[in-house]
Amino acid sequence: TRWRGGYIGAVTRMGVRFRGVSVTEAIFSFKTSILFTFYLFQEDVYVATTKNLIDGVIAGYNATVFAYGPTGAGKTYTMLGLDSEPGIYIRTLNDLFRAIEDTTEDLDCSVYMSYIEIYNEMIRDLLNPSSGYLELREDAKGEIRIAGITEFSTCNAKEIMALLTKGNKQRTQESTAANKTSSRSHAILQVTVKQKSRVKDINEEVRVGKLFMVDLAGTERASQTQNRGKRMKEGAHINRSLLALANCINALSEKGGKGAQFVNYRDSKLTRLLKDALGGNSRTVMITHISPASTNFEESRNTLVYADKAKNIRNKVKRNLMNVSYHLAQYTRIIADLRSEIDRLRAKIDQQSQEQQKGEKADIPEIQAEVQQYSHGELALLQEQLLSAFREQMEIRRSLMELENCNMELHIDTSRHLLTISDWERDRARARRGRDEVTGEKTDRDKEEEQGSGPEEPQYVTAAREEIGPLLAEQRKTMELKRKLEEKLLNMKLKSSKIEELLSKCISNHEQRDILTLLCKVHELELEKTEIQSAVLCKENVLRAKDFIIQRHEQQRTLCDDIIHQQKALIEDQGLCVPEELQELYSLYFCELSDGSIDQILNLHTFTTNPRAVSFYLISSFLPHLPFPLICFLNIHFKSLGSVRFLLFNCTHKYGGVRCSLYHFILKIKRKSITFVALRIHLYLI
Ligand SMILES: Nc1ncnc2c1ncn2[C@@H]1O[C@H](COP(=O)(O)OP(=O)(O)OP(=O)(O)O)[C@@H](O)[C@H]1O
Repeated sequence: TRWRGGYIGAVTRMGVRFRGVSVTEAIFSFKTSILFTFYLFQEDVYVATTKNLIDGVIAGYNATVFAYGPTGAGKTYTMLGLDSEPGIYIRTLNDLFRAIEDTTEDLDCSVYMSYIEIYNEMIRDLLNPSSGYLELREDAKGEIRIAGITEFSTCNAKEIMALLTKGNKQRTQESTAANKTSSRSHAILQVTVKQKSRVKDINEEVRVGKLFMVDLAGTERASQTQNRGKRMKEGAHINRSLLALANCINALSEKGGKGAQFVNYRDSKLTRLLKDALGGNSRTVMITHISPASTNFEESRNTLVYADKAKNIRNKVKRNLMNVSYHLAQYTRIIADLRSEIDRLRAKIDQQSQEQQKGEKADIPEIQAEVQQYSHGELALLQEQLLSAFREQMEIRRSLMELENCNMELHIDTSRHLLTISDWERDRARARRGRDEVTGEKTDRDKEEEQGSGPEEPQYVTAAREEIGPLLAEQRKTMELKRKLEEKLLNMKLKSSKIEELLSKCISNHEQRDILTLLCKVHELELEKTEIQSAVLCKENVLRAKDFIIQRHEQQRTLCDDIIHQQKALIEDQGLCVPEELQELYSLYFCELSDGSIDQILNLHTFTTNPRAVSFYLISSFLPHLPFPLICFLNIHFKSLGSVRFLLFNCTHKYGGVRCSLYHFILKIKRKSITFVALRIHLYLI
């Protein structure tokens, strides 16, 4: 994804010339993306730059919009705007909430907002100014986070607007000679949209889309702003961070060309925070502002140079999907682990029973001595500790599974890149050998290639080489995390056995047996749950494989259709005589095509994962076109009872007159996070 951008300036009424060049000419000497003029409405600027990022954010992509340019050129006006002409912030938030409301997917959605400013290289929370200056931290995944930042979770646009207004009041603005309301800081508004399936199961999909909207402070020349003292110091900080930003843009724009440039994000907090937006996983729009005044010619030119370079930056966007696709082998391991634990607990319970039987034969004073003075409260506490230790173990086991999955994905990505490189190298070597065979000797080109100065490597190969390093680093990181988790799991197991030991010393055999039985039950339930998840996964895999086969067949069928049509046309054109048998086959083929029954069967398969689509399909297309009595069985797993009702209501309601019976067997297992509804529909249409 290339960066997109627009230039804003009052070029239409400019006739000013500087060093023989007019501002208009200067702008058009760059490959302009979109050019806006001073007189353009805020809505137009918003639509052309930002509006189409919203769907992406909802789908789980990151996006960034930032306003760049010299002081007084209109950045704050574009981003924040006026009450009568609101800017990008408000328009985006409005549309974002509207889009969330309109979404038909069965997802729980939450929106979080944070708003900060970077003033004199210090980070201030504009929504919670009393929290003082905040620090930047790098988390285990290498992502930059602001420690202690306030993230407001809101569910309506009005609330978020109120927060925005509150934050804006806190922003540092001062009057300078260049701008009466000059922003002395960079302001970053971050909106995170998090969506997850309403029903928790192993296919639970969590989408996280982040949108950054940045109003940068403007580059300033002391002579122009006539700043002194505090204002001058602010200006120096602003210029320094903007220089760091410009350096990053420089390095990133050259990265796509020859040799990988080092991109130094660490030079300022601004670039560290915008690392992803600048050269990572984000769809980025840069809105460049320039001033029409001839006195600002040099700044306008510089600004345009950076904007032009920025257009060469290519970011790699990927959807932030956390699809919990557990592996069967991992389930098997957990199941085996739980089974052995259950066996151990059962053996212990048997041993307790035997000891109790022996004890019953013993004297009553001995039994009394065995039972320690343990109060009910303390006993319950120990019991709770034991259970929570077990729960924690299960959490760690699941985290380990996720890490393993993540590691596998990284491994696959690395292999893919290695394959790209080796493919290219093999093709290059083959081409060289081909040339050698033709000429019988080494050409200058071959010699150059051998010395490493041959034809330029394609960009995708260079990109693959660059990706391998970070991927390996990431793999090392996940391995380290895994090691720590395994250590933690071991410690948890030790902790549990210590509690068990303590229990056996403190309480009677009878009570011990009760607790062990309870523990056993918990393990059994967990085992059952894991087995169900594993079975569902198995089924999913089979379905996915079938989908793939169907897709391949579908492609093959399209190809065959094409061939048949072309052959038929050829036969007709040439007036060839067709054998009777073939003619019959043609009739059968065209008859199936015209009644659409094959498409219906294919569609039926595709739709079975989406209840709303099933019902829509049944209502709108399938039923009225049925040419013959049909009994149709659909086995569908629905994510909620609501969707089942939706389907039943629509089918029975709309087709009350048709003999259409729906039998449904609803099986609802609600144990912790598993809820699934199985529905069987029998349609009898005569
Ligand atoms: N397109 C426009 N239409 C009307 N007024 C504008 C427009 N662009 C800018 N202005 C006005 O020009 C003045 C300076 O604009 P603004 O404060 O947005 O500049 P800036 O680039 O953010 O400056 P700084 O970097 O110093 O913060 C403001 O009073 C603003 O309202």
